[in-house]
Amino acid sequence: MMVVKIGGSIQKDENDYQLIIEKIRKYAERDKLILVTSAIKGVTNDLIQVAASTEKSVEIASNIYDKHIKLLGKITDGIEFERAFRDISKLADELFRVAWSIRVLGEVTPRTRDYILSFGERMAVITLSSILRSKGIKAWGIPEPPFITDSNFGDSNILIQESEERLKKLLSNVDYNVIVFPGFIGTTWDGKITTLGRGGSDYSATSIAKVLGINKVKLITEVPGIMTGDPRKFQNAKSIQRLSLEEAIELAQLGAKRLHPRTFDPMFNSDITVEVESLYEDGSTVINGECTNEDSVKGVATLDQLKMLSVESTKIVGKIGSASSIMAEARDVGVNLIAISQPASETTINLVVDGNSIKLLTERLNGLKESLIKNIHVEDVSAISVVGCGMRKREISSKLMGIASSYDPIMISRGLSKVSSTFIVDSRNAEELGRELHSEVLKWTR
Ligand SMILES: Nc1ncnc2c1ncn2[C@@H]1O[C@H](COP(=O)(O)OP(=O)(O)O)[C@@H](O)[C@H]1O
Ligand SMILES: N[C@@H](CC(=O)OP(=O)(O)O)C(=O)O
Repeated sequence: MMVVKIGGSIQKDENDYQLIIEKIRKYAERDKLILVTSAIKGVTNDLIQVAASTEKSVEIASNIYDKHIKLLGKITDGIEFERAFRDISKLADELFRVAWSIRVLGEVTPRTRDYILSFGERMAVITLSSILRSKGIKAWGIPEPPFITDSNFGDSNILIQESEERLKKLLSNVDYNVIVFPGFIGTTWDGKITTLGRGGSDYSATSIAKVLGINKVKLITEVPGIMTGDPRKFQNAKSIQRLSLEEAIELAQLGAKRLHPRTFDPMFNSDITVEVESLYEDGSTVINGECTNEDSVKGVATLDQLKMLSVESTKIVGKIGSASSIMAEARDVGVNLIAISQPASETTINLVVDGNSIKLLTERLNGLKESLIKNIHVEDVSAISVVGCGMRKREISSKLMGIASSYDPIMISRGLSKVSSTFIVDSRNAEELGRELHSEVLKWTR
């Protein structure tokens, strides 16, 4: 058996579905397939707008409905079209009702937001399975959320063991070669729909493999695998042929290929191999195993639009617990700390956070000005990371560190098993440093 995830980026139009049909037909000749689908391109972003509850919400919901029906009308016909039309219309009706009620109430809870976002993947299951069936592939769609998750709405965690019974029950009595599940969504124990966070279908695919003991996962997307850098930023970016699990985890965490950060977690203590490949061209990345001696550096990833908040004070010097008091403020307002540093003099603590969180955190820390903090500075920064097992080798890491040092990095830190180094720099230097590091990485890539 094989799990195949069909990304939203490759579900735009009839041409895309034509290629998907060919690929799935080819794979289905060899294996029984579990497909995991994302919402069709742009739909999750549209649903986010529906959930924003503006006067356009209902109109956007209606466009989402049209998009699916038009697509089905172009590719399917007869009974397949009628059945999919009926099922999509039923879901759309439910979506319109929620869109109306949040307009009336003027409030959207995290739970309602997840419920709204789930319509993208649920509609995609109906659309994709119907398209495959209409082209003679014995496919069956199961739009129900396949997992039990915790109740951290918007960023929930899949509970692998608890999901086994649910998945097996959904699959029992389904005698089809190709089964289509929605990515990105789950439910809590008591049936409330949750979402896993942006890019969550990748995480769904590896989790289904883990739960069902399947060792082959393919993530089909628009680019030929995970690349040495974001192809929109680096025109000379190349596909990375192989990544160890640690390297893949670091890259996902740093946003490469917009992978969900927990995509590769289910691969721990398993024999799962993941392959990321393109729908349109040759080239792929295989992810499995550990670092080897031959491994070099693999890629560069950039996180932009970050802010660094520097807390300065002599009152924090040698005062046990002062760093934890400052960080507790971030925890209490729900702000994630992306990078942290403190010099040995202990006079400054630097916290790097997402740009959207800075106001909240600064306001909160201003409250400690009398007791603990003297000054607070805020700077625009970026995090540029180099990833690869080769970063453990002195001759490689010294080259890359040398390049970064000429950009006056504010922080340098190493990631999981020392397979990455991150440089926090003034955001004005980010593009140039990224380009230089990427060129150096390409020299080490065969
Ligand atoms: N290192 C990288 N390798 C490949 N793609 C990357 C990388 N960094 C950023 N990207 C971007 O990620 C996009 C693919 O992610 P996404 O649109 O979420 O695909 P999908 O919908 O198939 O999951 C690519 O189009 C590319 O622009
Ligand atoms: N539709 C969700 C989940 C997902 O994984 O999508 P994609 O495969 O297009 O990245 C999102 O946009 O976040």
